[in-house]
Amino acid sequence: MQVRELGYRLEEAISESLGLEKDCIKNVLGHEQGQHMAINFYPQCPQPELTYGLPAHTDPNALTILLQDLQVEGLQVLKDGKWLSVKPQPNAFVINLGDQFEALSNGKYKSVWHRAIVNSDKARMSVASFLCPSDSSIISAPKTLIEDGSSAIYRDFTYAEFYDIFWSRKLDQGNRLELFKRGN
Ligand SMILES: O=C(O)CCC(=O)C(=O)O
Ligand SMILES: [Fe+2]
Repeated sequence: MQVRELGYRLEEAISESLGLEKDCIKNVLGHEQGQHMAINFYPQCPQPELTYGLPAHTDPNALTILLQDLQVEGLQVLKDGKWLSVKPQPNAFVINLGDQFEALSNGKYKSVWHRAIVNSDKARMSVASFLCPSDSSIISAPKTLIEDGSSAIYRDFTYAEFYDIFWSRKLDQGNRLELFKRGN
C-alpha cells in the first residue's frame, strides 16, 4: 500500500516535470492501476560469464520500484551504450521507468534497458513492485507534449493490447514499443 502511494507520488512529480497538471499522468494510467510484485532470487553461479540472472529488457509497465540486496550488486543499466552497475544504497529504492512512460511522455522519458548479472560467490535477491496501467486505459501522449513541434511517436493503444504483445515474445527480443510506432 505504501509502495503504491510512493508510485502515485512519483507519477505526480513526473507529470509536473513534463509541464502537465499533477494528476494528468495518473488519469491516463487509470484509477485502478495494477500492482504486481516479484521476488527475484539469483543463486550463486559457478560460471557467471555464461549466463544472466535476467537478460537485458525494458519493463513493460509504467514504473517499477525496486528494493536491492545491500550486500550483493547485480543490477546494471545501459547508458550511452555501456552497462553500468547500480550500487545498492541503504534506505533507498531504485525507480525504473518502463515502456508506458516512454509512450505517454512521447519519448521525453526513456524506458530503461537493464539486466541482472549473477556471481560465483553469493546468491542475491531483489524485490520489484510494478505499477501497471489499468487494462482498459488508453496510452496516449497528452496533447501538450506533441504540440511543441514534435509529432506523436506512438499510436494510441490500450495496455491490454500492449501486454498481449509483450508476453508473445521473449524478454530480450528487442523493443516492443517499436511495434507501436506510427507507420509500423
Ligand atoms: O534483480 C534486479 O535488480 C532487477 C529485477 C528486474 O529488472 C525485474 O524484475 O524486472
Ligand atoms: Fe526489469
